[in-house]
Amino acid sequence: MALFHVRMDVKIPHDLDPEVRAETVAREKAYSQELQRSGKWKELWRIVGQYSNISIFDVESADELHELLQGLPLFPYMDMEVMALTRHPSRIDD
Ligand SMILES: O=C(O)C[C@H]1C=CC(=O)O1
Repeated sequence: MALFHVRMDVKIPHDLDPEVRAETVAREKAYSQELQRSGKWKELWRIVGQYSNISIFDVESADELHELLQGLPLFPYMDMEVMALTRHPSRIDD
């Protein structure tokens, strides 16, 4: 198991065809909801006031995360920042 904190900033070009935009956003939603159901996309939060999200992924490896992120329909239109997480030694839960 490997946990990753990911920030995604969505930057869809203003001149993208509205139909392509709507279809891509719909595919993105379906893809993300499938990964949420699988347990791999554990958290998904909107950053207030921005077309950005903060996500937590629970995957086998950085390679798996890379594959999942590259598969996002909006991947060509996003900037991403990825941070690998490890357990804090002061945590009290198991
Ligand atoms: O809207 C976003 O933040 C981008 C992306 C993440 C999940 C989803 O459905 O779209």
